Amino acid sequence: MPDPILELRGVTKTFGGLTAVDDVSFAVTRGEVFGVAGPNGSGKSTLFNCITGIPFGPTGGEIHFDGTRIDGRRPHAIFRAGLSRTFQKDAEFPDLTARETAALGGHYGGGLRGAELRDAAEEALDLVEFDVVRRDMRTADVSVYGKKQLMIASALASKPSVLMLDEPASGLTRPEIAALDRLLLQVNRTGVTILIIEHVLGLLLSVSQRLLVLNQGSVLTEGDPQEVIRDPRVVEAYLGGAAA
Ligand SMILES: Nc1ncnc2c1ncn2[C@@H]1O[C@H](COP(=O)(O)OP(=O)(O)OP(=O)(O)O)[C@@H](O)[C@H]1O
Repeated sequence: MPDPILELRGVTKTFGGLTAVDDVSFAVTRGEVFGVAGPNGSGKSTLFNCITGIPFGPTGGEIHFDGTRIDGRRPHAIFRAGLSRTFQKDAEFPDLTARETAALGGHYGGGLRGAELRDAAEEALDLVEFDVVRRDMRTADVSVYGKKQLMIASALASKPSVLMLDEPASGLTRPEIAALDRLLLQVNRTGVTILIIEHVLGLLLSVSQRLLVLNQGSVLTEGDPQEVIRDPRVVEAYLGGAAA
């Protein structure tokens, strides 16, 4: 029997007259990598925002995390419960060292302090294979791929059970995307459930065990990634018919 760690029931988000997320339901199984795809503006980031409450929760529906209803809870309470995320934008504190950036998530999301926080940050940096000799560098001086590693390390330093990644491959070269692919599977093998939004289809198909496609805020289809991506409705909506 699948063991859902995250379940959405009829989740909806409206902005005035616009329904950005429309009656979305799905369940993520503990331990899997669950991919979310869809054309620009289909509601992917809004869906992540609804789940984490940053900066807003849903206007309708229910979200259950590890057996507890979390919609309507404050963002830091959701973070502390074990649901951690990354954002599309870059590191917010360029003057912090790489170590300090990695520690941010452990502090805010994990409630860790002192030696425990330092250890959690170090462990997360090890897990994302961030070079030991670069850990005292300013975050601003770290490479694009290094900043991605730091963003993921920071999210992992809170020791989450679910890691949500919003387009982690944007701005990366092909070899870096291959490295990210390996890294995500490595993180997943430690027992962390992953939800990933990604426009780089090769990465999404490689890491995801299941794939959900959104179109105009609604679930178009969900299932085995290779089958989903061949669905003519997905080809039409996601690739604009170009691959048909
Ligand atoms: N804060 C907001 N206020 C008003 N409208 C919003 C807000 N956030 C998102 N939207 C609208 O909701 C819809 C879904 O946007 P969203 O960013 O979730 O799509 P997306 O699938 O993540 O797109 P992309 O792939 O380009 O990142 C869009 O029409 C967008 O303009």
